[in-house]
Amino acid sequence: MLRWLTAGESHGPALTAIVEGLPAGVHVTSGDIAEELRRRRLGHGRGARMKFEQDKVTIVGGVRHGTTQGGPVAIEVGNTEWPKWETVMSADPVDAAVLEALSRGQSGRNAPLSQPRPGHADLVGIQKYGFDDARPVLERASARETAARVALGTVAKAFLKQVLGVDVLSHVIALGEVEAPVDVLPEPGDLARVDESPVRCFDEAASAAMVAHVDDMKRAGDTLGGVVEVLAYGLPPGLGSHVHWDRRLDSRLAGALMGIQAIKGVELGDGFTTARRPGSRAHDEIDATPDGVRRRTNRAGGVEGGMTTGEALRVRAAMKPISTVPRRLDTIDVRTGEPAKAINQRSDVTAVPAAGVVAEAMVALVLADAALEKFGGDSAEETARNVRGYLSSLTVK
Ligand SMILES: Cc1cc2nc3c(=O)[nH]c(=O)nc-3n(C[C@H](O)[C@H](O)[C@H](O)COP(=O)(O)O)c2cc1C
Ligand SMILES: C=C(O[C@@H]1CC(C(=O)O)=C[C@@H](OP(=O)(O)O)[C@H]1O)C(=O)O
Repeated sequence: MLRWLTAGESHGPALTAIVEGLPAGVHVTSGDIAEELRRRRLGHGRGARMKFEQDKVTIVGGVRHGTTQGGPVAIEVGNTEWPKWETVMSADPVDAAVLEALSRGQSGRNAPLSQPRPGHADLVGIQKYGFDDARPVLERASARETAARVALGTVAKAFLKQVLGVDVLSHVIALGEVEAPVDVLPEPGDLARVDESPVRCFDEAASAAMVAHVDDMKRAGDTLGGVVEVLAYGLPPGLGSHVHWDRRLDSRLAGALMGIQAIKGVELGDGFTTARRPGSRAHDEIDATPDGVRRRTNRAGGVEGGMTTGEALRVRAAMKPISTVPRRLDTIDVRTGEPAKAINQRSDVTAVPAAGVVAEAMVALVLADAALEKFGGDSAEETARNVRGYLSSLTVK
């Protein structure tokens, strides 16, 4: 079983991430994690913060000389903006007069945020936790935290690749109203090409149209959401289970993807489209081929009965538009109850390309967990041996 946790605030000193349950012998370095974090920062439409802030990765436990040791892997992602926030976000008490000065000062960094943004966690967080300022809510609600998930996902991806030969990638299939054709899906060797697109879209024409759409929205002071698709190639049949709701792989994938900030919908394979088709065009007919049993199509997205089928996994996540809308939506001031305009200091126009990289990480963690549940193993070699034994003893190949 794999367990993972993250801690840390958007403007705190660092994010901390821990994953427990991986076997010894998985190769991973801080350089690998830094590269995945770099991919997460890409994307046309990201705001100013992505340019001046850097992710500083330190592996602080569980890895020695580039190889996991079997203990929890702990990763710190340092926030290079911390010196500016050291007083406002200090863990230790700070003199009230100093904080007061920072509320009024030129930066206004400690000014109370009392005009909650529609669509963000601000208002309900203020209500639920009894605050009168959105700062303590937005610091943890912020998707800055997804850097920690991507760090963990790097380790899960390394395990999946090295032990099962599984590749996990993603691409953007809709950005606002621009949709990309999905008849040709990127394969593992195409990931660099996807990442070269400013919006991480595999189709060149759609990519250009998406860039233009983002630029239009930026000019209009508006924001955009979209849809990403995560693909995993090389999975064995039988990860997950049909026997109980919380062991179903589709249920676990949906939960993990919905757990990403701003994700509002998840579908496996053709999902909602399948619901509108007759059964004769909804399912994947089965053939015996020289390469073994194959589905003729992959409408199901590689999961049937809550288990991987052995076909490519295809899972989509829909992201709502960024809620810090520069046009400033109507809200109230929670201190006075009077109508107000929502806070807007800066924000992304869209973060759909980055959300794809985060979604890869979440899918990789779920798949690694399901693989360890099925195959066990204290060393990567033991897990690999168990995978080989299972595949060679399949009753139907
Ligand atoms: C990678 C990424 C970047 C985001 N950037 C911003 C941003 O700059 N401004 C903003 O208001 N929301 C941003 N969001 C979305 C908020 O985190 C999200 O809307 C908020 O947590 C409320 O969403 P929820 O209702 O799903 O929790 C981003 C989300 C992701 C995944
Ligand atoms: C910092 C990151 O994303 C942030 C996520 C975010 C939000 O509200 O979710 C709001 C923005 O932060 P700020 O309001 O401080 O500019 C983004 O920059 C990151 O992804 O590393």
